[in-house]
Amino acid sequence: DNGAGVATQERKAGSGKIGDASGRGMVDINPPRGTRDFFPEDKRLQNWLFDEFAAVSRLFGFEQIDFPVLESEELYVRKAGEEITEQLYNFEDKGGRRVTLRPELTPSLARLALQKGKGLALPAKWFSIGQCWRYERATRGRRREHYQWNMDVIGVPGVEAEAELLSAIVTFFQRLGLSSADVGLKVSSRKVLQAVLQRYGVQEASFGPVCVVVDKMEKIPREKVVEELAALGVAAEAIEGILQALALRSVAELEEVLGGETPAVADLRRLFELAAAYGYADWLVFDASVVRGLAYYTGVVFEGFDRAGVLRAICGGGRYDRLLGTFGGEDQPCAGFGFGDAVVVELLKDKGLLPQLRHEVEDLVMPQEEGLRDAATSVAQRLRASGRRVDLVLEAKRMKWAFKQAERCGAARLVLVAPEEWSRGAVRVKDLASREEKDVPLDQL
Ligand SMILES: OCc1cccc(Br)n1
Repeated sequence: DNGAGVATQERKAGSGKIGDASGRGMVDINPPRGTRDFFPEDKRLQNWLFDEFAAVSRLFGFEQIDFPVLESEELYVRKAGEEITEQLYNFEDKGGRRVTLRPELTPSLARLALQKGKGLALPAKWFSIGQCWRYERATRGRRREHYQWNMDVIGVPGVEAEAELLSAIVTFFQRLGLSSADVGLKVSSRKVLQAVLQRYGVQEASFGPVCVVVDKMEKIPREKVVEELAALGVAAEAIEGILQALALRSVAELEEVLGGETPAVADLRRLFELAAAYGYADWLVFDASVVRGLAYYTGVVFEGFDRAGVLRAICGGGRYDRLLGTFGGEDQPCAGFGFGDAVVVELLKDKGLLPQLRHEVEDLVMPQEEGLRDAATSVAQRLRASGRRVDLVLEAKRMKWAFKQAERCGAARLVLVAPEEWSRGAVRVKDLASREEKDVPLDQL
């Protein structure tokens, strides 16, 4: 799975090499390992998806930000054993700086918030769409890049921020034709784990690394999880307590075990109330085993999943109230999510919900003879000035070719600049749907 838009047929890795006139040797025409090319049909799908990302972000009053794909490596040195920081696409640049292709967007957002400092009007509601990278060992043959949509709220300590972000995700799914029967959102809070670790006296510094290990629960054998928790210095009874907490099946059970006034319980109760007010409660599923794999989450965490249970997580996010502080700045309460461009496309394909996106123009313009090329260019410009997309034929072609090209570019009309009509200030226009053909004066085009 090269993860490209489904319009992309699997391109055989083949040699993909072409001869090189200078005899320099062969040039590999395939994209670098783990990366994708987007041919027009692929890019139409990607643009459609990104336009939906941006449309939902704007519907919720979020503003777009952006930042370099290249970042200082220090932004991602978190020593919590996260896969994402162990697979940095990092290198030393020619100035001796340790840099990396970003593996995620949130630390860059944190940089921008810290640059603004007290000048940042709160709450800030920002969104971004950008390519993220990882260096997977070639053996696993997985993708090394994907595009992520992020929405983040800075400066709101209450779960109202998470409720708004979840509503944006639900709105996105609904716009694409997906319902709560197709996808759901698992919700929990890391404050559950925090309460358990405090109960067993596990030191604060282990919180991030413990979460990273627990996040692997569904992916590696339970014994391995126990082993890795023990290796972090977590006592056996604390490990037991953690595993029991992760198995709790409702907020009510959580309340029984942790007590009603526990922050985790209060947060989740309020979140489910808000979900009902928004009208998306049927999309939410409490799942205590959800912790997500990023070390910096501190509260509510959530992830989108396909109810058929076939695909990997569609999106994920949560509260991260300490990230800005870890960069040496003043902390701000933050919550956000990341939404990748690959899994959702696989889901849409499975559900038959991929849009049919064709290359289209309004007009194909062609001079009937080369002596009328200048005239044809003025006709094309007139049509473009009126907002019509024009494919102008750039070489001497026969009508047979023109009709074929009109099909390829999805033209609605073929506009022929011919001598007799042109002498009367008109052009010949063929409506390619009705096949009707007529002379049209220039000022009525
Ligand atoms: O979400 C993990 C991740 C990060 C960067 C690139 C890719 Br593909 N996947």
